[in-house]
Formats: sequence, C-alpha cells, structure tokens
Amino acid sequence: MKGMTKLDPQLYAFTYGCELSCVHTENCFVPISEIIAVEETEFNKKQRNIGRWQKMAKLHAFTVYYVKKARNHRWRCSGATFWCEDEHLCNQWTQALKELLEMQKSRPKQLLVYINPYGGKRQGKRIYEQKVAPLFSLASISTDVVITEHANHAKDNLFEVNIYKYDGVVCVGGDGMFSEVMHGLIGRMQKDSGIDQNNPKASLVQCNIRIGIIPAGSTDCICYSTVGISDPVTSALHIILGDCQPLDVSSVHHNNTFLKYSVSLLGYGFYGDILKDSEKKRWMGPMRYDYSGFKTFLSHHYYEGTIAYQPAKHTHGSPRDKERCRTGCYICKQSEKQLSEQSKERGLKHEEGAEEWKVIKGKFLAINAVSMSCACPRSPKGLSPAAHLADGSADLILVRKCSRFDFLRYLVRHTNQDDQFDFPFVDVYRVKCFQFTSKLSEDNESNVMDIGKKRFGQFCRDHPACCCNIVNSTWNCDGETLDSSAVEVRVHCQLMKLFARGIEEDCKDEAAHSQSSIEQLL
Ligand SMILES: CCCCCCCCCCCCC/C=C/[C@@H](O)[C@H](CO)NC(=O)CCCCCCCCCCCCCCC
Ligand SMILES: Nc1ncnc2c1ncn2[C@@H]1O[C@H](COP(=O)(O)OP(=O)(O)OP(=O)(O)O)[C@@H](O)[C@H]1O
Ligand SMILES: [Ca+2]
Repeated sequence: MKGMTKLDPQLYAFTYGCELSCVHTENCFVPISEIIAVEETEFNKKQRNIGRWQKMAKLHAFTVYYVKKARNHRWRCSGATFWCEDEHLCNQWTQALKELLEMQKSRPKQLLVYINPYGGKRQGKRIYEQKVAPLFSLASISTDVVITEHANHAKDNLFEVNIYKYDGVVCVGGDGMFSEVMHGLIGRMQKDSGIDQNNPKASLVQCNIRIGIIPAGSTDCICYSTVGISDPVTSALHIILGDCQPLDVSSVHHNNTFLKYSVSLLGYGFYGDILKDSEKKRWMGPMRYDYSGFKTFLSHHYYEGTIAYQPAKHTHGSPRDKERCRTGCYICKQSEKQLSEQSKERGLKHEEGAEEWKVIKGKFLAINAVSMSCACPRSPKGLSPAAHLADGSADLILVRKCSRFDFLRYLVRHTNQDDQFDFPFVDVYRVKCFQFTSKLSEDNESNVMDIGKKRFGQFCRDHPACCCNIVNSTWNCDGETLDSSAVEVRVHCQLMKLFARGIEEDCKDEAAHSQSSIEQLL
C-alpha cells in the first residue's frame, strides 16, 4: 500500500512530514538520539478506510516524531505512524520507546524562556508561539515564559529567579538578547560563588545551565555560527535533543572595572562605528546595518592606537587553517582536556603573566577580535572562518589604513571563497588575551590639560569626509557599544554552554549518516 511500510508481521507504518503533511514511501532510519517524541495515535476514519485495513476490527497506533535533516543544516520534525490490531503489542512498543527516550539524560525537561518582542523584525512572540511552543509541548518540556518589557529585563530577572530548577534558559531574539541572558547567567554564577567580576585575572566559574537561542534578531551571528543556519525550528529541535556546545567567552575590563562579556565580535573602528550609527536607526530593523555599513564605509575613518597581545600557544590551530571548527572538533576537544587538567591542579596561577607580550602600534581601519567565526547570513564563512567555538582563543584581526578600494576588496572577500587575510594590510593572530589603548587616550593620559586637541577631536567627528585620526572610535561588543576605548580582554575557555552541536560536516546523503533505524529496532 502506498505510503506504508511493513515492519513486522503484525505491525505497519507510514511516514509523513509534519509540516508538509505529505505521505512518502522511503524507509526512515532514525537513531534514538534523534527521536523527538512518541505518542499514542488515534486512528482516524480516513486512514481506516484505506484498502484492506477496512476489514480490520480495531486498529491501535503510535507515532514516532523524529528529526529530519534537510539541506544547509536545516532540521524539521517528521513523523512515522505504526499500527496493528494487537493493543498489547502496540502499548509495549510505545512503552519501550518512551523508556528509551527517558534514558536520554541530556534532554531538558524544564526551561525558562525569555522573548524579546522588539528584536529583529519584531516577530519574536509569533515565532515562539507558532513554531517553537508546539514542539516543546510535543517533547513534554515544561516552560516558564517571560516576555520582556524593557532592555535588561531578562538579565536582571536571572539574578532573582531560582535558576537551578531549570535545565536551560532559552532566549528568543537576536545577539543582543543572547548577550543579556549570557550576562545574567554568568553574572549570577559568579555572584553565587563569591567571584569578583571586576578582577580581570579572576578564574571565572563555568556556567553549566545551557542557553538555547531561537533566532529572531537582525544578525543572529551566534546562532548561525553554532548551528549553521538561522532557523527557529532547527534551533528548537537542537534544544529538545539536549545538544551541548561549549563556548569561549571573552571578558572585557577597563581599569579593573568589568565592562562586558563577548562571544562573537569585539570590533573597534569599522564595526564600532557601524553600530554607533545604526543604533539611531533602530526603526529601520535589520536594514539599519546595511545603511550604516555603507555610510561608515564611505567615511573611511582610521584610528591610531597600540595593541598588546599574548599568543594562544596552548592550541595547535591557526587562523589561516583550511580546516573549520565542526561538530566534535578535535582542537576544541584538546582544549577541553587541558581545561579539566588545569581544574584538577586548582590553585595554580594563570601562566599569562610569565609569557611575553607582543606590541603593535599603528593606524587601523578596523580592529576585530572574534572568539568564534562570526558566520552569519551576510557572511556565511564569517570574519575569521577558521576560528574555533571552544578552543580558549580569539582571532585578533588588524586591518591597517589602506585605500577605500582595498578595504572594499577586503570586505567583499567575506562573501566569497577568497582568503580575506591574504592582503598586505591585514594581519591576524590567535590570542588568549590582549589590551588596546587608543593614541588619543595615551596622549590624554600624558597631558590631561591638552583641551585644544580634545576640541579638535570633537570638530573632526562632525565631518564624516575627514579621515583624521584624532577622534576615538568605540568598541562594538556583540552588538553593544562599550563606554571605554581602552580595554583589557581575556578569553575564558568554554565558560558557558549552548543547546547546539556546532556546525555539522556537509553530507550529501544525510540519511546515510544515521547509525540505527526504527526498522532495525523493530
Ligand atoms: C560589498 C559588500 C561587503 C559585505 C561585507 C559583509 C561583511 C559582514 C560581516 C558581518 C560580521 C558580523 C559580525 C557579528 C556581529 C554581531 O556580534 C553584532 C550583533 O548582532 N552585529 C553587528 O554588529 C552588525 C554588524 C553588521 C555589519 C554589516 C556590514 C555591512 C557592510 C556594508 C559595506 C558596504 C560597502 C559598499 C560599498 C559600495
Ligand atoms: N522589551 C524590550 N524593549 C526594548 N528593548 C528590549 C526589550 N527586550 C530586550 N531588549 C533589548 O533589545 C536589544 C536588541 O535585541 P535583539 O538582540 O533581540 O535584536 P536585534 O538587535 O534586532 O538583533 P541583533 O542583536 O542580532 O542585531 C537587546 O540588547 C535587549 O537588551
Ligand atoms: Ca575560540
């Protein structure tokens, strides 16, 4: 019979796509780890009236909902319905499969969800209600949902609630919303452990409560770089399966004062200026970045300053590697091993004090430090394609003063297969920490009374055509502007965890990937 597979002399199945409701006939191979839920199914009249099944007295059925992997890392929920005449046999199967699912201990049972109704195209609430909530309820996940009423609502709330009763926190929004939840969770962990975040040398306590990102923002860089696609249903399914991806977090300090954490981009110059301009254009939605990007490109400002960094010697990778960080990445695993060895030898001080610092002075169009590739729909390979999610390092990219045409060539390479680091005016280093001081603040520190220079700086800021190097830029920290231009940055290896598994290797025949199958199981 069309759409039906004989699995057992007494048990039959047909498969269908949950979203498309189309019946298809191919065999489906599904590992237990990719089953979303198993449910008793009412056998409706329409199904009953197919062919010889009409003759059967009473049919009993159950449906197995599972992850179907489509192209470009997109996941969907599919289902296979099995039925037979023997009620006892049917119940046994349902029970056995449910028990197998119960044994998947990494799956969340209770989640705290924050929705930003104003992120991206303002679709957060609709996306959650229509696409995500039904899947969570199918997977028997209970949720406490908070719709945020103002900026920092989620962050502040995480200091008040009993976070330990949840298996994870989900944020529906963009990178800014993720940043809020991350600051809330990491901040709360440090507070509960008596760690002072203002100490730039403090060993921070890892946060084991995973964060899930349902992308509904403008860039969604963190979701794209850790899942391979910015798609709410795919992300919801990663959460349901209980995936776990550790993530490096950089702490940013100024004068022994904690400023922010960063997981994606810390950008001074080009990306700092784009952000500052785009904040005034929030009403434009995601388009504001293209508008401000074009404007900032034309202004072509460069900035003078000094960077000091310590190379990341603990990791074998290099930003010029051809290999990418993918699911089960060997380099990130090595860092994880080192981290657990370090924590065994607790009490040992960080060795960075003993290691040499490299110092670079110059005029820069952009200074970018990325702890992950920063891949996003605008740039699918990202700002540093070989950066690792969890190796304890960041890639420091220095784009020196060059012509507008050369800078455009550099930018365009973020969108094609050519190497964006293969320019004489671009340098890239893998680092574990760095410091930056702008020339202006160095000068100001040496002569605080030099008001004339400050005034001139203000004057030049008001003339976009002037490419002068007297004004400061600002830091773009994961989409938020920092108050200080002088910063001290340190990467904390795998400080937090996401409901994700990194980007999976491309596989032409996704089905061939599966290790076991429902058929084998039966
Ligand atoms: C000619 C085309 C060149 C295209 C070059 C595209 C490079 C795009 C690289 C994107 C990197 C995103 C890094 C992620 C940062 C997030 O933590 C942060 C928070 O969401 N997003 C932004 O700051 C938002 C940053 C948004 C950046 C948008 C940049 C747009 C540049 C447009 C330049 C136009 C030049 C045209 C000349 C004719
Ligand atoms: N109810 C709210 N009203 C106003 N602002 C909010 C509210 N909830 C959260 N925010 C703030 O909105 C900012 C932006 O949100 P979000 O990151 O979701 O969208 P986006 O900026 O469009 O996307 P991206 O960060 O990817 O560019 C966040 O920094 C967050 O602090
Ligand atoms: Ca990293």
